[in-house]
Amino acid sequence: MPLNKRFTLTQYLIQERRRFPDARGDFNALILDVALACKAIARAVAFGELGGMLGNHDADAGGSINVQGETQKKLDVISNQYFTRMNEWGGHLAGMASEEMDDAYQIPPEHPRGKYLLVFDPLDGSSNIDVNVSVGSIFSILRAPQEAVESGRDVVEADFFQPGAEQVAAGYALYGPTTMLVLSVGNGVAGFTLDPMLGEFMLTHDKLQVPENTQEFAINASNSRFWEPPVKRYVDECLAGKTGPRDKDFNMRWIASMVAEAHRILMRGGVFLYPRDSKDAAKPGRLRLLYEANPIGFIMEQAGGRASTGREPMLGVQPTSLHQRIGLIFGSKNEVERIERYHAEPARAEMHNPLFAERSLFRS
Ligand SMILES: O=P(O)(O)OC[C@H]1O[C@](O)(COP(=O)(O)O)[C@@H](O)[C@@H]1O
Ligand SMILES: [Mg+2]
Ligand SMILES: [Mg+2]
Repeated sequence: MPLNKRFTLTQYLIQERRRFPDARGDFNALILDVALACKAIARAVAFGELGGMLGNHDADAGGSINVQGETQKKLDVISNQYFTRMNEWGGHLAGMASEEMDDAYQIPPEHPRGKYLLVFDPLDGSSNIDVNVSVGSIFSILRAPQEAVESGRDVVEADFFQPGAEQVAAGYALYGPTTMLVLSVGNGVAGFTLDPMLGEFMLTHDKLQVPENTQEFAINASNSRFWEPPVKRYVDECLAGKTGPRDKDFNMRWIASMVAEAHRILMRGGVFLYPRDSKDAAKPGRLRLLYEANPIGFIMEQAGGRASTGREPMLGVQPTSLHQRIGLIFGSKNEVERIERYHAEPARAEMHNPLFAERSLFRS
């Protein structure tokens, strides 16, 4: 294989931080710790059954359920441990929060505390682990409140309740045919491919941009009877293709690993919907605001795409709980804006052309 000199993740970070002459290096060190956790998870994922990595978490044969009420996979638990262990000692963090931990995670007293908060979904797409389909990790970095940093107090949940626009950085790792790290430090989006021989993330995709238009959508259609009228209208129009008001045919995908869908959309455009629905009154959406919707929303917006609840920009939502769920729509800008317009015109959506409704696959 020809040796192709490229920027490593470290070199990229050093160059980015030159924009902040006062930076002390904590931020770069934190991102490198996160990247190390992702490399460790990539190895664990790659060993699969050979490493005894498949199946549900044992917890002394009783299994275990996370705060979401979901059965934890072995790899959910292992990935969470990699994230906490790689990041708790560096002195960059005031605390962490994760999909797999009920409460905020305190930096152990033997380690120094820092000024950032790390929030993560250690393994996204868990249902795909056992069938060898791409999974990933998603992370978001926030600033800890000044007073918490100065006093060195334990973090509390409310410290994490910051709108997505406040994120200092966000990204994801994708454990697919290649392992990639996609990162935004607030200055566009860059993609790094893990060189398995060197063990380094190399810059392979600089200044990523989501195409503004698309003919590809992703939604779990088995939930169609629970969708709200604007979502039904949008999907019906996509399905009608050339014969409907959109006047063009659409393609559909559903991987059930949001991180993999986000990556596809970043590479070639598209729109992803896991909208608010009426399936379970206690859950106003499937995905989680702090460690799924916000970081992916940040990446999308930094790449010229858009992320929304359908009713408001995702990055403007004020969080109220650590594991809050929310309807999430993201991807190609013009398509997300169209879906937002449909939400803003409920009356029209209800009216739904009757002839068209006759042909609707997903009519309620
Ligand atoms: O099974 P469904 O309802 O299609 O849900 C799939 C969604 O659930 C998720 O797997 C949720 O993430 P976790 O695996 O981290 O719980 C998303 O990645 C994916 O989009
Ligand atoms: Mg997830
Ligand atoms: Mg997860």
